[in-house]
Amino acid sequence: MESSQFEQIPDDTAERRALAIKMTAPGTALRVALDMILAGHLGALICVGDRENVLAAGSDGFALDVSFTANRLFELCKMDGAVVIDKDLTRIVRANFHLNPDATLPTAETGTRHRTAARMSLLTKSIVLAVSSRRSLITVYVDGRAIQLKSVPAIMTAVSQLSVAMQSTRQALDRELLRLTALELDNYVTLGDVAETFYLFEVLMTVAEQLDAHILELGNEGKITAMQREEYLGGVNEAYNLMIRDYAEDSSVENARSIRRIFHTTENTELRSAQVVGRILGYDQDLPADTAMVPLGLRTLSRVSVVRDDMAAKIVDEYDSLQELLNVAETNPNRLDDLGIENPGALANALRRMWGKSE
Ligand SMILES: Nc1ncnc2c1ncn2[C@@H]1O[C@H](COP(=O)(O)OP(=O)(O)OP(=O)(O)O)[C@@H](O)[C@H]1O
Repeated sequence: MESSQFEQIPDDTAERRALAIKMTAPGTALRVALDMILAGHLGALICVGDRENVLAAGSDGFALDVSFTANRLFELCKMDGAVVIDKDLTRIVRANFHLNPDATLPTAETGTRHRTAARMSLLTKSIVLAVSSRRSLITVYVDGRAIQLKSVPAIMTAVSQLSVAMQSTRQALDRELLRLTALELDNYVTLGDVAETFYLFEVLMTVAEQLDAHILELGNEGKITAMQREEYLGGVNEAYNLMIRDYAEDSSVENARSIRRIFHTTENTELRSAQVVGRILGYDQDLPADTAMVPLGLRTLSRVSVVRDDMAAKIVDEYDSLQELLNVAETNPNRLDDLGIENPGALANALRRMWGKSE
């Protein structure tokens, strides 16, 4: 039974919010009950978890100790008052319960049911659900904050818009990366080109994050969307990290990690500015967009199948830039032998092919 997934009500608010979304996602027994309550034009006030504190904040009602099922919860919500369920959603412990949280706890809600729900979530670690009979809405309260649950069709509308956005951003990024590879091989990259590519990486990450939030809301119904999301992100993480190392002042893995964090917290539109991207990459002066940039070549080398990960770093250490490596591959491929590359001929040919030169 699915209830074993919900063993703990976490202390951390963000984790509790995520758990609240997960336990009320379409397909869960709790959501089935909530949808039955909505369909029956009933209201409800339900507290899940932190049982001791919830029971201490109210009085009266019926003490129960019955196993939790969607039907039972639906039936009990026909009565006035609140229903109390234990933290792992296995037992219903109280029904028709009158809650009496501290009335000075702040809430912007209107209506006694929703004000009580918001206050109970401030007073306790319980996940509190309120179903409005008048407005046909399900609201989840965690730490005083309300989260409105959306219907599957409403979530799917947002999901399909985000999927389209993610697909077109991925296509634009792939085109930009191809263009960048060609520019790198011709030694013709500018800071403006680099900024545009980082901008597209971040737009893709932002859309992926928004899609993630909906996948959580969709529960079991979100599996296909999750698979689609993975597909749109295929290979992107690695290319992003390598590209940062290619162009950062300090190309270490740790520095690339911290640059990526800064890119992520910077407004996406700001990343279209070459100056902003130049500063984040560690360059002192405000460089203009047409500044020539010389990549290490890690990203491009990672696309050559004969180059293993550790070998790409070794090649870059030896040759400093992709351009130098290309010159050697073109004029003196035997020198690649000295690096211990198992198949220097294949590497030289692959680079020549990428460069648009015949073998
Ligand atoms: N303190 C409370 N403890 C338990 N149940 C409560 C409490 N306050 C309200 N309720 C429940 O909510 C029901 C509706 O109350 P009220 O109409 O004032 O709330 P509301 O927020 O306007 O809800 P709705 O949008 O469903 O009308 C009550 O009949 C009762 O069952």
